[in-house]
Amino acid sequence: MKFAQLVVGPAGSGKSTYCETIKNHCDAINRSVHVVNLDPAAEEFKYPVSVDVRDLITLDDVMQELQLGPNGGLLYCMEYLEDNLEEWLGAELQAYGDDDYLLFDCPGQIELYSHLSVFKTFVDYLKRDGWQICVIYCLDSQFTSEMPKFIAGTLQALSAMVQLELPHVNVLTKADLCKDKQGLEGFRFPDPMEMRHELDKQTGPHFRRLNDAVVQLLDDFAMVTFTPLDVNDEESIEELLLQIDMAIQYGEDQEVKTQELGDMYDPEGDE
Ligand SMILES: Nc1nc2c(ncn2[C@@H]2O[C@H](COP(=O)(O)OP(=O)(O)OP(=O)(O)O)[C@@H](O)[C@H]2O)c(=O)[nH]1
Ligand SMILES: [Mg+2]
Repeated sequence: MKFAQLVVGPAGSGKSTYCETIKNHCDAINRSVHVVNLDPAAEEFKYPVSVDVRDLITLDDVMQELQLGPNGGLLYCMEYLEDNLEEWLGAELQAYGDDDYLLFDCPGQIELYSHLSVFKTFVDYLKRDGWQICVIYCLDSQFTSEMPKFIAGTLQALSAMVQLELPHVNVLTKADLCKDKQGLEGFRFPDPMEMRHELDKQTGPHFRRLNDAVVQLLDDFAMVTFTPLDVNDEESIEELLLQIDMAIQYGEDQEVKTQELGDMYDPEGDE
């Protein structure tokens, strides 16, 4: 079995820093992890890049040659990657086999994870190729400072979850910048009643029914759980990595882990 984390989330949410953090942590504990850059617009990295989409195509070249803006250019790059999945990425990934563990550092355009086909195609390809994948959805902790903002971020995470149909871990990044550490902990299992109350306080009365419906939706999907990550705190990194390892059944004690994953979330379950 081969293992991978697909690190996604809005622009600037801390995806590349997350990859750097996990890579450094794993190096320190002698655990082998490789990072794949899937962002054709990336400029520099603070971690060694094992496979780089910029060897296939770069945003700069596309913008120059096709006279496209940054967003159109990025979408062109990703469609180009989609068309060359087997030929290019497949060949690059040949170097990895049993028990290898990859982190895919992805671009920050959220439409890639909600309604465009490239990541769906990519994920289906990886699954067929024998990879166990977990989506890591990075959301800036600052999103928790206002409930409407948090809900918007959560709905984006939900659309990625529905589109990609994979084990999914939401991460509140940049916890070191957050003054209210205790408050952040409260987002691990937010109380739907409290979310609705906060939303109602910050929106006009004519939003009540919508607020109700949105919170109900999030509650039904049982996925409004967020794990804070403080990159300066080894314990925080360790705990998050363990949660992800359990979600993709990485490790020796497979039986116990399957049991715990089943308890967490079953996308094909009845509820
Ligand atoms: N203090 C602090 N800053 C962070 C953390 N994570 C990211 N940042 C900062 O936030 C900015 C964006 O971080 P990146 O890791 O590049 O975010 P990204 O999601 O990869 O961004 P794009 O690839 O452009 O979408 C940078 O200035 C980082 O230094 C964190 O955990 N703590
Ligand atoms: Mg990045």
